[in-house]
Amino acid sequence: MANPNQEIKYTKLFINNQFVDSQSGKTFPTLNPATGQKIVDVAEGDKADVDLAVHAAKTAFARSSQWRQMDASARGKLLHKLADLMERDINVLANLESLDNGKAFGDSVFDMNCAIDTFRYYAGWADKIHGSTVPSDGAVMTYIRKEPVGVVGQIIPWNYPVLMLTWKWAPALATGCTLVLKPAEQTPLSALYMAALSKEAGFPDGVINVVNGYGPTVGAAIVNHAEIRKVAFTGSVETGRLITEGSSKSNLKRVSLELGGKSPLVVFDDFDVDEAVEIAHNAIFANHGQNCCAGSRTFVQEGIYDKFVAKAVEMAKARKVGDAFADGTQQGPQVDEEQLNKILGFFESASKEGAKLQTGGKRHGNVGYFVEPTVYSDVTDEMRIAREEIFGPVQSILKFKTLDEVIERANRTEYGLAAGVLTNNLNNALVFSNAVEAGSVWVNCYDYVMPTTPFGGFKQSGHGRELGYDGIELYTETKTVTIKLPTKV
Ligand SMILES: NC(=O)C1=CN([C@@H]2O[C@H](COP(=O)(O)OP(=O)(O)OC[C@H]3O[C@@H](n4cnc5c(N)ncnc54)[C@H](O)[C@@H]3O)[C@@H](O)[C@H]2O)C=CC1
Ligand SMILES: O=C(O)C(=O)C[C@H](O)[C@H](O)CO
Repeated sequence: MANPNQEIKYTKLFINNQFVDSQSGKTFPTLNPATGQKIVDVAEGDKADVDLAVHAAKTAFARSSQWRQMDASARGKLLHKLADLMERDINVLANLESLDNGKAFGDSVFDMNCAIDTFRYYAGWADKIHGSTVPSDGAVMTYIRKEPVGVVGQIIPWNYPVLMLTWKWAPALATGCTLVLKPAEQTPLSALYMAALSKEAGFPDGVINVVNGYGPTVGAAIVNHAEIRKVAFTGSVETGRLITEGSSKSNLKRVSLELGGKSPLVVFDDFDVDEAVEIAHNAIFANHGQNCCAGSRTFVQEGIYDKFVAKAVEMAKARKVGDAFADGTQQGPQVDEEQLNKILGFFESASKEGAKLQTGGKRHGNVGYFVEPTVYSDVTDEMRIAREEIFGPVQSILKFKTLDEVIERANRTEYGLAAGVLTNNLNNALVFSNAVEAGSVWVNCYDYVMPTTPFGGFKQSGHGRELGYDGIELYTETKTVTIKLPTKV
């Protein structure tokens, strides 16, 4: 069960199925965001460690290796075994997650179950990645093969540490790739525990490697490595740009990006206000607002606007902020001081730009990185809190009149990750869903993210899609083989 004193077993780098110190011997502290105090020091990798990890992954990817000789069905069984071990140790994983990230223990358990489901989903794909044969002109036979890309680099953020690791590992392993993952420097602990579980599950040496460290060192080394054939990234647009640049300047490695958002959630006046307030509340406040597809622009039709705002404020005021391990906690701290200060900066600009502060708008307490659940009304499209990704527990409520108007305003952004619409009117639901520029659209719900369906963004919210069969495509190359025959048969 919930245990803030969870034993921490793994703090080194994980290379070739061994936990090792970094070449430099350097370490860095991972902090408890609830207190700002060090939890433990972990090994700090650098380019030299990435080189060792890539060498291990490349060796594991050699044609004669145990991994490459393994049946696809056996890869599927390994992924199921890893999911079994996660189920066995779910409380340990959740404790590590809540300790390092700050999210409520219940949310960590929820994330682990989502991760387990995702591993099992991709376990099913391992021996079902089919090619095809194509009727071709002339005396030839043609077949199409899907082959693993090879050694892949994976860079993940701190907001859903195990879930983002899973979105990266599961399709890469199902397709037969080998990988080097860099966890976020804020939250390395659960990734290292997952590394230990992968060894216990039976993944061969070098298939999975985890190198802790910072973006400009370990991250950049992965992005620029000549023997990494693909990099998958989740995080900020700014870093997404650097990764794309690094790929183009190194070896044109494939790049998939899952970046930020400023997702609209549109509430029409024909929808039950109480239900709308609850869906909109969870859309922004879940995970402390540290969610790429958070519903961070709440558009409410004018007829119910005042009633909606009043109820939204009530709900925000009732949100329980506090210790991630205490029963009933709904919101813990933001992940670090940098994110806390970023959010406080938005409070300043919101006040200057004339947004009406209904509740919150300040730090919660003076220890750790806690933020008051905050609601602004009378927000206009031009305000920073309506344009930029805050990544915090901050609801911005805007007013609209018509369907056409709200479609245009919802699309007035360089982001395009997700959108939601709450209405009982089929026309509103379908016209908005098909017109909004977003990779995921939820109707009368929000943030239903399942392993079976693709997830990713339009415009500057990313490149490519994770989850579903799209996830398999990210980690495979397509090969066409044409064979000359003696006669046409
Ligand atoms: N889409 C999402 O789910 C996320 C979005 N963000 C957004 O980004 C903002 C800034 O947060 P950060 O933690 O600074 O995000 P970030 O994008 O810098 O960090 C995410 C990951 O990228 C790595 N990274 C950083 N610089 C790198 C580089 N030059 N090369 C390779 N990897 C690099 C980091 O070490 C971390 O593992 C947040 O306030 C939020 O708006 C942050 C985390 C997740
Ligand atoms: O925030 C992210 O990085 C995401 O990928 C989205 C989350 O996984 C999803 O919203 C969880 O429900």
